[in-house]
Order: sequence, then structure tokens, then C-alpha cells
Amino acid sequence: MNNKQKNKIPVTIVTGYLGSGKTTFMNELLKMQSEKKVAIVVNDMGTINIDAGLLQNQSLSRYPDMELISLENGCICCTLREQFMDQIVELSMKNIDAILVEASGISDPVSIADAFLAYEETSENPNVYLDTVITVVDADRIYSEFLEELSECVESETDKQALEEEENDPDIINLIIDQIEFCSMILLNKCDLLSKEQLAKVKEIIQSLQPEAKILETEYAKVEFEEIISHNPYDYNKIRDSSLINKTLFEKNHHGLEDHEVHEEYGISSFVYTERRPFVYDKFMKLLEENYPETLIRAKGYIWFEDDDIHTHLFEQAGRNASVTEISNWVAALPEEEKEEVFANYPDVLEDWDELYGDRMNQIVFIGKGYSKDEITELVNQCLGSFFS
Ligand SMILES: Nc1nc2c(ncn2[C@@H]2O[C@H](COP(=O)(O)OP(=O)(O)OP(=O)(O)O)[C@@H](O)[C@H]2O)c(=O)[nH]1
Repeated sequence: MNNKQKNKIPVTIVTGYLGSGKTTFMNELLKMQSEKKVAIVVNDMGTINIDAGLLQNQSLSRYPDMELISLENGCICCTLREQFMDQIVELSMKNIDAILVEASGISDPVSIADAFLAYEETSENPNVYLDTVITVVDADRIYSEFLEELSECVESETDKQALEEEENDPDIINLIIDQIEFCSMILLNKCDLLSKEQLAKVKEIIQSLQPEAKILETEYAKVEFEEIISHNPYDYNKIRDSSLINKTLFEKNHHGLEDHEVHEEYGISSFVYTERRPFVYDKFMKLLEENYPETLIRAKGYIWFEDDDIHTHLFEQAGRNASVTEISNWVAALPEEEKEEVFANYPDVLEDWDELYGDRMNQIVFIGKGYSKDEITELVNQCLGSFFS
């Protein structure tokens, strides 16, 4: 244990998409209440997560002294951020062994960790520290989203219904992946639904997305208390830099635009596609809808469309879902004065600056298994506008 952490209360943040087993996990943790004094903070989105109430009823009837705080009608990663930190500070004054925070299923773990680390930095002598960010992952879902043989998976009727309702929402899979990319521990739950071989494939995918995360395989989220407390502070920079997406982008930035090396880990490889010429919107959407290679697990990047010189678009794909969203303006499209301001504040922008196009370019990280980089590049090149080719 780091000396600075000695005698401080570890805080564990539990994330995981709806239905992954977070409530089951929290109930498991409640059973440990007799050995350890654990305070629990539950973020209830109101209409989305009704389990907080259930947890409260069960816990208070069994452990009347337990600290259980419910933060409702908002998300602790944004609207309830301040209240959340106030609660943590209040709990840190009490005689407890650990604080566990169940984030809502749609929380962004990075923002929660941000809030926490900002508090640690600005407080003189905080009595708490962020120990672990745990993501509860539905192993069965990862298998069916990213690997074939879907029919062999056993799903409960509730899960099936939830999956059908969500099928058209690409943001969900992106969120699941984000939650994996930024956590320090994975509770790989619902292992009972997969065979050993299927489980090994799921682990490969998770390890390649975030190699630093410790993976605990569970059925009905059964774990020992000591397993989930690392007694070391969550290392934000290490976790961020070790995610495959960031590692690949970092290497590209490090070696310049011309470097298109394939980065390989656990049989899963990634590369950065970089192209100065813009895409034709319809051609790119057609590729996503009709011709997207199944060998690609994940992609993320910035897109320039031929008929829009103003806006940067974010392209994200995870499993069978893909989305293209307008996110900001190209710096090159800003009025001269604002442009100068950006250059002064972010000189890095100038490193890849092109005389003709400025910062406009297509830059996508592709992650997959068993694909051919040349074929993917060729496929994506077909979306380029003919005017420029
Ligand atoms: N087969 C199987 N089912 C599980 C396991 N863990 C949880 N479940 C079931 O999965 C469903 C969802 O579990 P929850 O614990 O409610 O999931 P959650 O993440 O809290 O879901 P939300 O409350 O919607 O956020 C329930 O029907 C659980 O009984 C597991 O390891 N194996």
C-alpha cells in the first residue's frame, strides 16, 4: 500500500451498463456488511434505475446502521457532480472501512474519476482516495456483440427484451466500450452463460481494449471484499494511456502522419487510417450500412465530409453499431482572430497543419481481429470524393 493512502478511506466506483449485474454486485457487497463497515452511494436516474430503492429497502432492514445515500434524478458524472463530492466528503468524516459508489448505468466513468481527482488535488488533506473504478461487464453480451455463435448463448427473457429495445442505439455499445477502456478492474459477470472457450475469447477482447485492468470472472457477481479494493490509488494517466485506442493514437502522433503501423496485442490489432482528402457522406454511410467488415471490433475517429468544410464529425463503431455525429468546427473554418487564439493556446494543432486544408483530415483508429489493413484502407478509400482523387 502506498504510504499516502494509509489510514485513508478507499472509494470504489462501480459502473456497468444496465442489466450487466451492478445491483446483483451491490447486493453481494451488502452481505459483507457484517465484516466491514461499507458506506454505499447509489446514483439513481429516477426513471431508469429503480434498483436503488430495492437495495435501500433490503439493506436498511438488515443493516439499520448502514450509510446508504441515494443521489436521484440526475447523473453524478454531470448534473449531480457537486452533490456527489459533498456526500463523499461528509462520509469521509465517519468511521467506515470503504465507500462504494454505484454509478447509474449511463454514467461516464471518466467524468466521475475527474470530479474525484479534482477534489483530491484541491483538498489539503483529504481523508479519502479513489481506489478502483470497477466496470461490471455482461460477458454474454460482449460475446454476442463482438463474436459470432450468438445462437449458443442463453439469455433470460428480460435480457432479450432489453437487447431488442436497444438494438438501434449505437451509443450504448460505445458507452460499454468506454466503460471498459477507462476502468482499473473488470467484473466479468454472467460467466455461467458462456463456455470456457467463449469466455477466453471475451477476455481477449477486454484485455486488448484495456490491458491494465484486473479481470475478475464472476457468476452472479460473487466476489471477496478484499479482491475489489486494490489499496492503491486509481492511476488516471496510466489507465488512459494504456487503452488500445489511446495507445494507437499516441503512437501515430509520436511517429507522425506517415506511420501506419499495425499495433497488435492478444491477437487483436489496430492501425490509424489518415487521409487528407474528404469523404463523400453518402458513400461513407453506405459503407457503414452495407459493407462494413465484420472483422472490425471498434473504430473511432474524426471525419471530414466533402460538402461540409465547417464541421468536424466524430465516427464511432463498436460491434454492430456505428454512428457519425457533428461535434465541433475545424479550426481552419474559424474566423482569423479565433484561429490565432487556438494556435496560441494549443500549439500542437500546428504540427499537422496543412497549407491548403488546415486541420481538416480524416483520422480513424481501427481495431479488429483477422482483418487485412490494405483491404480496409482500400474500402475506406472508396468513400473519398472524386474531385480530390
Ligand atoms: N445468468 C446470470 N444472470 C445474472 C448474473 N448476474 C446477474 N444476472 C441477472 O441479470 C439481470 C440484471 O442484473 P442486475 O443486477 O439487475 O443488473 P444491473 O446492472 O443492476 O441492471 P440495472 O439495474 O438495469 O442497471 C437480473 O435478472 C439478474 O438476476 C449472472 O452472473 N448470471
